[in-house]
Amino acid sequence: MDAGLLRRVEGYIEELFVPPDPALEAALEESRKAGLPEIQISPNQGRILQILVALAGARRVLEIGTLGGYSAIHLARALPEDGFLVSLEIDERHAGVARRNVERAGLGGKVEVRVGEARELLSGMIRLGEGPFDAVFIDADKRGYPEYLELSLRLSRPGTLILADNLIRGGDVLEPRDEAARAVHRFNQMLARDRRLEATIVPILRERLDGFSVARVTGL
Ligand SMILES: C[S@@+](CC[C@H](N)C(=O)[O-])C[C@H]1O[C@@H](n2cnc3c(N)ncnc32)[C@H](O)[C@@H]1O
Repeated sequence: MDAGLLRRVEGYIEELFVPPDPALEAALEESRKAGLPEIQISPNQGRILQILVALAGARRVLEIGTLGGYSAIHLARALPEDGFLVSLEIDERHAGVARRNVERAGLGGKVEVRVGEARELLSGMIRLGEGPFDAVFIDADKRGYPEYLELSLRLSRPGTLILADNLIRGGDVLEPRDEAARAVHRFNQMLARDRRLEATIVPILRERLDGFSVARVTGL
């Protein structure tokens, strides 16, 4: 596919649907200044997540992979007054930047960033009986995706919305050659075959073609 055309179409969508947003722009700027990798979701994808989480009527949201809090701001904005987001991040420095960005966006009261290895944090949450969450966004290390899905299901209820990013990887999942692509392909197969889920992948335009899941827990 023509990469120039992809970028122009993404620009067209952003120009129409993504208004200037000082809090989000400041979050990106602060993340950049702090030297965080620029691997957050795109502005348009943020908008899609925000609309989906609001449509789901979610009050309790779980995110796996915070980075500088760019997606967390979108997710938290979709919440009602008494809603909350728990976001898991392995890197203390990323978590610090995220907390400041979320605070500046006026969402500090709704977002808790927890630092640690997602597997361990999720297992601890299951042990403590936390949840169920109404929506989950998976966006951490790709090799962990299959396990994050299993653990997320244990923190879900029928009706929970499960979103996950980077599921197409420029087409790498068609013939997976590295561990990340293999894990994501396995994750996609789980999504497709697990009887507890009704799911699909929405292809999305980026620097390269990618996709994210929209899945609904149908039964547990
Ligand atoms: C793609 S970035 C998240 C982007 C963020 N969701 C956004 O769009 O603004 C992935 C994040 O997951 C974190 N991460 C990687 N492996 C992890 C793990 N095992 N447990 C928790 N967080 C992890 C990374 O440090 C990084 O900040």
